[in-house]
Amino acid sequence: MTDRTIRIATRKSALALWQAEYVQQALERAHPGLNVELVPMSTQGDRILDTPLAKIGGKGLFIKELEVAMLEGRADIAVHSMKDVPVAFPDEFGLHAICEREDPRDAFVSNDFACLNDLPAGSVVGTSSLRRQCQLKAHFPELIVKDLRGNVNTRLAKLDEGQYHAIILASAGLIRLGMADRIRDFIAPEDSLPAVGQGAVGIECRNDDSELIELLKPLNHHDTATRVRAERAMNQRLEGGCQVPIGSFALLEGEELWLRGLVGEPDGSQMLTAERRGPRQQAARLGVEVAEDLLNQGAGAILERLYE
Ligand SMILES: NCc1[nH]cc(CCC(=O)O)c1CC(=O)O
Repeated sequence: MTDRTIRIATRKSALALWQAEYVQQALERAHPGLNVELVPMSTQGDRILDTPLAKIGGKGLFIKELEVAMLEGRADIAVHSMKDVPVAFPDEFGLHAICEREDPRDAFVSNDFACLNDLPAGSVVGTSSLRRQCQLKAHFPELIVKDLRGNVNTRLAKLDEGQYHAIILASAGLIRLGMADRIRDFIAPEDSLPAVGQGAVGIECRNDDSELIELLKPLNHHDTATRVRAERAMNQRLEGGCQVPIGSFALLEGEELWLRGLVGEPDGSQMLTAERRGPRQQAARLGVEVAEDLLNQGAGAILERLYE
């Protein structure tokens, strides 16, 4: 078994490479003697940088080419930020390990201000996520939200050039890239409910590769997997597609799982929230219940308007 080489298909962004190397090291630690190599590739999502993601096909763009590489036998596994993995999954593939979650909160990054509350009216805040935009506009209507694309380094450069007074990024990305010192404030989930799976790294491979699936098992972090299962079940019930203002965030308190969900209008004019607590064994059911609560409040109409 250990004379096999495991090839990890990865995007070439700094964060993707960090995550792929993290999985490479974890696999080598779990299976001494196993050889693990990276296969870096650029995807359509990485190449088209000048168009808002929602307009060009959304999250799936970052993943399809990695799956093609696995189908063609050029790679064995793909490593993803769980946040970027659509809930609808091709039949040939499965997520066979979810690694321990990094800080899931959104980060407030600014050179001049300490937190959202300190921003004067009219300040320009950069984010490309409709989820962050919706919550910012709902909680801080006096701020101006401006689109912000690119990988983490590009976004920070745009802030430093003065195009924004502050930007919102995922804490996890900054921490993993050694830039935790750029985080001025961790935004509380009450102010910015994180995205489904934010901060968690997942490992995808073909469902017919049972030897590989066995090798991935020690990399699975059960608490993280449980939380992400609840969050993704909510998204699936909502049929939450690529770029929609949906937040979903689960916490474990002992054996009890606490799931909060949010669906809103991108302009912040509506923001629906729901939450449930229950035993961790019912993670998926909690997700469905929170989704149905949101649908009963009118989430369906909001989402349908967005998909039009
Ligand atoms: N949407 C892009 C993306 N996908 C994953 C991360 C890093 C954090 C994570 O692993 O969830 C980011 C950057 C960001 O949102 O600021």
